[in-house]
Amino acid sequence: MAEKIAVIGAGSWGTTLADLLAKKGHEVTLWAYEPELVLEMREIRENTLFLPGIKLNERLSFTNDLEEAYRGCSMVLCVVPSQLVRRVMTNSLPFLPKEAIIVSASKGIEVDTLATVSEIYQDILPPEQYQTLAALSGPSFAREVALEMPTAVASAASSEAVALRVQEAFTTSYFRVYRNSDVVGVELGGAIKNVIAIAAGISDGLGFGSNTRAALITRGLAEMTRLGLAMGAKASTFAGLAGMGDLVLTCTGDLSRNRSVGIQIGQGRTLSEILGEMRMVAEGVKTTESAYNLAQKLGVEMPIIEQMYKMLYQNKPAREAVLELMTRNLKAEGA
Ligand SMILES: NC(=O)C1=CN([C@@H]2O[C@H](COP(=O)(O)OP(=O)(O)OC[C@H]3O[C@@H](n4cnc5c(N)ncnc54)[C@H](O)[C@@H]3O)[C@@H](O)[C@H]2O)C=CC1
Ligand SMILES: O=C(CO)COP(=O)(O)O
Repeated sequence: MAEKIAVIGAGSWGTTLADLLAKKGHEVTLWAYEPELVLEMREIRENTLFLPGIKLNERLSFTNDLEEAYRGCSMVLCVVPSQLVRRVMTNSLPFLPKEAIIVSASKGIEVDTLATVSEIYQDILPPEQYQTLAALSGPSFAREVALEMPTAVASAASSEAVALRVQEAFTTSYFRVYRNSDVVGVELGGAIKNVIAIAAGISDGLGFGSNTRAALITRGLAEMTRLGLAMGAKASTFAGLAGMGDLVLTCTGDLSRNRSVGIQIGQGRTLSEILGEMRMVAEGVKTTESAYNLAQKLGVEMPIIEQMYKMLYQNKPAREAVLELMTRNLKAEGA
């Protein structure tokens, strides 16, 4: 069934997914925060700021006006950085059709409230509309999807009917969507992997090798699973696309912005220097702070997250953090 879809956020992922949905035959309007980006995309059908070199589908419409984006839509895909979801969706409320289902593709945890993205929606949306929320996450670099390279992701919703509708709306011959009912697990996988990807980048930047990266991926997975179980997620979700899948991609892939921030930190640059040069978002930087505070609040042991917090927010030298991780009390695996 063809949907009328409002895509909110014209960063690299929003633009890529809007293009995919338009190519599939849906009627899609892409909302961009930057008015100049709307003019550019209308004129040359390219987003040179966030997705350069990709020609956008002729059927795609662009706007800077939220009211216009939402007019008559049956589905909303919100893809703004997680720290902006509350603001953008609160501004959206007067225009949001009550029957539209909402798909969230942002990956992070809100710093001020420690809310997952779905908890932000729970705060904002009327209860009936919140029941239709789906989270889309998994190993998916925007550029590779835009180039139609085979990709598999997970879409989680508490309602099976919503999960099926999202699966049907997004699946193409190169983009395969798996259903999942574990919303919190799928969201936490996508949020925490960004912090571990910065850690993996730091390890690379320090000149460490494959052993260190594999250790970070595996122990990072143990940490995200522990947090997830404390928050009611299923362990199996973390072995899936939104957990292990995205963790491996982001800790090893050269396209990862989070990993690239880590590499530069490992090479000795400061976080403020690195972020000052970036227009795109590296969600893991803020999620380091929120994940650390969430772990403290819930009493969950997350030693990599803790050392990441000390490096990013308390200027702890990276080599000291590594030494501390390596010389903790000895433990049994799985404990
Ligand atoms: N790029 C990717 O490969 C993937 C990204 N994601 C997630 O998608 C979300 C969005 O990331 P990207 O599309 O990569 O963004 P991006 O890093 O390419 O672009 C930044 C985005 O932030 C928006 N923005 C900046 N200031 C704003 C404001 N005041 N109000 C509203 N919007 C503002 C920009 O318009 C732009 O859409 C993030 O949570 C990210 O983790 C998820 C999967 C893949
Ligand atoms: O979430 C992503 C891929 O699944 C994108 O990762 P980065 O934000 O690190 O580029």
